[in-house]
Amino acid sequence: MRSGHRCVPYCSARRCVRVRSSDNRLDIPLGLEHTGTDKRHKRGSDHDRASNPAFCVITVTKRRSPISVSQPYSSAAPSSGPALTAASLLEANDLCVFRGDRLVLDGVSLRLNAGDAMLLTGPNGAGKSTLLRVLAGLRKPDSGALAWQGQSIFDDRAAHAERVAYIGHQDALKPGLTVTENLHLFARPGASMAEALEAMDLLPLADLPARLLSAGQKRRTALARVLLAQAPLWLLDEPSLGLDSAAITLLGNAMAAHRARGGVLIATTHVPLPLDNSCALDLPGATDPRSFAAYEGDEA
Ligand SMILES: Nc1ncnc2c1ncn2[C@@H]1O[C@H](COP(=O)(O)OP(=O)(O)OP(=O)(O)O)[C@@H](O)[C@H]1O
Repeated sequence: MRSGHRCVPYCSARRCVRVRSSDNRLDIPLGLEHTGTDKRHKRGSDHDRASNPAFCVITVTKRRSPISVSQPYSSAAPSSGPALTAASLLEANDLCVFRGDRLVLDGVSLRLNAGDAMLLTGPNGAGKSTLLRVLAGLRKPDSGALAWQGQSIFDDRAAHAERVAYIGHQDALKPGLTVTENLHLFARPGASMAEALEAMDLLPLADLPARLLSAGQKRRTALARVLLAQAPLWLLDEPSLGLDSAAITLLGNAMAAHRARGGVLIATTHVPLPLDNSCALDLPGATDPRSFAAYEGDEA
């Protein structure tokens, strides 16, 4: 049975997450403000930053003291710029998330501007999907702040849902509906069904019930749904799952077009994705063996 209180590790083991950018376009693309008791390890060393400005080291330290909930992010000054052009569209600060009794995300921070892309990597169970769900507003972090253009997303979750296009591991299609009917459920005003179908090479399959699609065809349909959402923030959990090489090229084109329009995207992946000028956040895997009890009581 899960204990009633969050079990905070007292281990002082330090885990490092390396963050890199393939070019210098991002100004400190990602960072981690460690707010635990050990202040010595904050972002990268001076040497790291001086020797390579596009590369910083962020440090994740297991905490020795209980995590306190941060001040609401909305206290920051809201951006007055137009949507998709203001700096730091998406900003996460010191996010911590427990799954069961395990601290899966410990002090993750990131900052993405219009046109930026981030690859989220790490071993199975590292917390990539968990982080995406938090960024999508589907799960509240146990502590930390998350803001869009300086405004906490938790001030207005409905507004955040409007700006997010999220796909998880499941394609979540209604099997009895055709491809087009499935897509209509998510199309926002102004979105072009024909363009979305064409972008994912779905025109020949448009009238086929989803239950007859192959795994890769279902994934392409789920990606077309992302296009139709007309959302500035794409959160893609292993978007290339099941795709053949032609479809991966289409995915690359779609992601590039989204960024060219000023959109932001974060994708988890275990394989290389066609994504130029992206930064990467490599989450460390778990090192602590757990009993089954540590998983209980957390089904979100
Ligand atoms: N419903 C749940 N209840 C408790 N723990 C969970 C639950 N779902 C996931 N976890 C745990 O949370 C941790 C992070 O899972 P998550 O799915 O975020 O990892 P991931 O990095 O996306 O993994 P993968 O590469 O396999 O997709 C794992 O250790 C997992 O055991």
